[in-house]
This record gives sequence, C-alpha cells and structure tokens, in this order.
Amino acid sequence: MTKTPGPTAPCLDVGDMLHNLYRPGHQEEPVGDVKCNVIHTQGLCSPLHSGAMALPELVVTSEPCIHQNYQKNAFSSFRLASGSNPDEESVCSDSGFGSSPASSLGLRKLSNSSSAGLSPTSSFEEYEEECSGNNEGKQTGTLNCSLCSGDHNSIDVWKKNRNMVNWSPVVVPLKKQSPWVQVVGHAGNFQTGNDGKLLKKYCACEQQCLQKLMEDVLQPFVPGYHGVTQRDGQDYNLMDNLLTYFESPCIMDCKMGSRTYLEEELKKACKHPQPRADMYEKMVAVDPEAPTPEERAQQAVLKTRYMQWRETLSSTATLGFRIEGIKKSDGSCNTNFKKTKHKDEVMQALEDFVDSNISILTSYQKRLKELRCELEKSDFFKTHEVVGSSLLFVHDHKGRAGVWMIDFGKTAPMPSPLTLDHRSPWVEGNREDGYLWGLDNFIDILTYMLSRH
Ligand SMILES: O=P(O)(O)O[C@H]1[C@H](O)[C@@H](OP(=O)(O)O)[C@H](OP(=O)(O)O)[C@@H](OP(=O)(O)O)[C@H]1O
Ligand SMILES: Nc1ncnc2c1ncn2[C@@H]1O[C@H](COP(=O)(O)OP(=O)(O)O)[C@@H](O)[C@H]1O
Repeated sequence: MTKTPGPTAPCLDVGDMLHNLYRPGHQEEPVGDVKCNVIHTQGLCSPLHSGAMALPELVVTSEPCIHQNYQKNAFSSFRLASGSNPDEESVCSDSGFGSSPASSLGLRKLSNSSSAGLSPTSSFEEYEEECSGNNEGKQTGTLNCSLCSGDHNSIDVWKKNRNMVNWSPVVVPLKKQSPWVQVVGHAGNFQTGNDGKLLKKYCACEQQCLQKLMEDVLQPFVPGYHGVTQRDGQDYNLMDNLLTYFESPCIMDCKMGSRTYLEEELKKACKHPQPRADMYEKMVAVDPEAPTPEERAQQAVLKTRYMQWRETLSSTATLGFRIEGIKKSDGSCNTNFKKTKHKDEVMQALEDFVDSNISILTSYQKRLKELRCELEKSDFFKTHEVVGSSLLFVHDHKGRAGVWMIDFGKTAPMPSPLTLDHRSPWVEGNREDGYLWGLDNFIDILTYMLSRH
C-alpha cells in the first residue's frame, strides 16, 4: 500500500498531455502492473515554485503502482489500435548497474569514459536476430544490447563495458516492430518498463525539471513523467517511451543551445581543474591535431575545453544546435555528426533523415513553431538555464511525426528573480544558453528546405 498521502506522480493525467500532432480518441485500457517498488514523490502534483531546488521527500513503497490515468494518453490509443501487448517487455534490457539509493544520488551520474571511435552505422535487424530468441534478461535485465551490433556475447562482456558510451545504438525491442532505441547518450542509463514506459537512471536535477514541466505549458512537448521508481536497488525517473506508438521509427537527437556545459562546470574547472584522459582520447580520435602541446603532454583535457571544442567543431557554436545521432527505419544508426557544422551539411543530414519527404518536413516545421510559441510563454523556460538538452524527432512510414524535449540532467533553475531570454549571446555570468536562437535557426533551415522542394 502506498504510504504517501496526497497526490503522487502517477496522479498526473497524461491524457491532458497530448501533444498537438496526436489527437486520437482517449481509450481506457487495463492498468499495467509496474513490477518494481515505486517511490512516490510527495507534493509532485502540487504547484512548484520555479527556482526552488529543494529535494522533495521520497517515500519508498513496496506495492505495485497503479496508474489509472496513464492509460489515457495518446500513445496508449496507438498501442490498442495496433493490438500489441502492454506487458511485452524488452528481452534485452540493460541491467541498471549501480545501487546507490536515492538519497545519495544528488548529482547526475556521469559516465567515466566514452568510446573514442566514431561508429558510422550499425545494423538494427542484425541485433534483433541476436536478441529475439533469448529472453533470459527479461526480468533481470542482464544483457547489454548496445553490444549486440558488435560483440554479441555475454553479461561479463557487458559488465566490463558498462561505463562506456557506445557509439552503436542501444536497441531494446519491446516488440518486433516497435523496439526502443537509444540513439545517443550514456550507456546503461535506461531500462524499458512494462507499459510503454522508460526508466532513466535517477538524477535529482532531471526529476525536479520533469516535475515542474508536467505543470508547465511545455507539458505536451515533454515525455509524460511518472515519478521515481526503483529496480534492482537503483532509482530511476519513470517517463513515457516516446517511440512506443511509432512503427519502425526514424529518430533524430539534436542537442539544443549554443553552450553544452554549465557555468557551474566552468567555475569548478577553474577552481579544481580535473583533466580528463577519456576526453583527450575522444578528441584525438576525431582530430589528432586538436590538443594543445600542454594537453598532449598531459594526455588529458578539461571537460569544458572538450565541450567547447565539440561546440566549435559542430554547428552548436554557429547555429545553436547540433545533430547528435540519427537512426533510420532500416535500422541503420549514424552518430558520426561531430563535424557536421555548416548549414548545407546540416540540411543534407536532415534531408536524408526525412528521406526527402515534404509532408514529414512540414510536420516537423509546424511542431517546432508550436514549440517555440510555448517556449516563449513558458515560466519554466524563462527561469531555467537549459543546457545539454535535446530535441528528439520521431517519425514513421505512416506519416506520424513528433518532436519532444528530452534530457534535463543539466537544466538548472536561475536564482530568483533572474530570467533568461535564450537568444542573447552567452557571456560568462549571464547564463544564457542560446536555446531559442538555435530553435530559430532550426526553423529557418526547415523553412528554407521546404522552399526548395
Ligand atoms: O558526446 P561526447 O563527445 O561523447 O561528450 C559527452 C556529451 O557531451 C555528454 O552530454 P550528453 O549527456 O548531453 O550527451 C556529456 O555528459 P553530461 O551531460 O553529463 O555532461 C559527457 O560528459 P561526461 O558524462 O562527463 O563524460 C561528454 O563526454
Ligand atoms: N522518453 C524517451 N522516449 C524514447 N527515447 C528516449 C527517451 N528519452 C531518451 N531517449 C533515447 O535515449 C537517448 C539518450 O537520452 P538522454 O536523455 O539524452 O540520455 P543521456 O542523459 O544519457 O544523454 C536519446 O537520444 C533517445 O534516443
């Protein structure tokens, strides 16, 4: 039984969170059983004050969580229409290593290292074959699917590699046509849930943002958030899996903004410089000439220096966004966009992503314009520095297309009463992130592409 009085995360009515592109009729369906202990967050449904970073009290319960209202969302309707089983779960989900309790997870978990190699593409179909006959990992979640496109082997191999950012896509099938795919990001950060939900390793900062966003005008542009859940001793933020109701989706992750590290990180780097060997390796893998003689001598670079280098190498510095990765419906996944910098290169990648489909391009343009409109009104947006956040673009062969804001691990509240306009250039201290400037450029690019068709 739930020990938490008052409203909890699952009280949120996801039916009200339908984004503008989807308006299928609401359909009730049997309530899914969340097979894990759920930590309810007190006060989740109560109004949140922007700028407040106090951690909400967490109360652990041992009962399955009943989410009556979850089922009213747009995606549930798609699932019912396609007749898939809500209980079908990944046969290859990540194990969620790490066992820190919520109380010790004040900071976002960072990967220790990242693979320096740039994997051009890898086959999704190949992966499906590898994993489809094996459901041993279903409950225990012991297979690392990120390895399936390369090393197809065992749990041990996965353990060894669990801290590596893998440049192959992490592919976790929910069902044959509709697997979950992690295009980019930290390996091992996600697990699939039973009912079209996704578990992302707990990060207090992200939790705070998602909670606030559920009550903001941006709600339809963010995956529905369902509180904190626990699996195998690890805490996770529970959110809607945005891919669930697409068929063989094409997915693109674009990192927004002109700055990809927090001012806080810059301050820390000045006070306590911590040169990173893993980032040095990633840097030389792309450009052996990039490190300074000092960095070469140390075989290490500061994170902020690495991030700035990535910004200028890509379109982040010049356009205010960059393509991080694209997964096509044929299963191929490309994360080799580190040097995609100029407008024509970006347009080429976008053209390829939508397969020159004008209708998809138009849907994306419309959706981004709607997002801009809401961003300009949003209290949350005004009062938060949004850094390292992505827009996830998803479409499929049926012409469905959507864009959502994801990854709020580095989205920080401004001290009241300061606000941001997200368009002014960043100078140290003003905390501007260039998010809206990037979105303006993105929309202009789509508009230009459409004018050429
Ligand atoms: O994309 P590459 O070049 O591999 O660099 C990554 C990304 O910038 C990550 O951001 P994101 O998670 O938005 O993709 C960042 O994580 P943070 O967001 O935690 O800063 C990683 O920092 P470390 O996690 O410190 O390695 C950094 O190594
Ligand atoms: N709600 C979601 N639904 C579907 N896919 C998601 C969702 N959130 C993240 N992803 C997938 O995971 C990838 C990494 O997400 P992100 O939140 O940026 O993780 P990280 O914090 O590890 O960088 C995205 O590129 C996308 O492919």
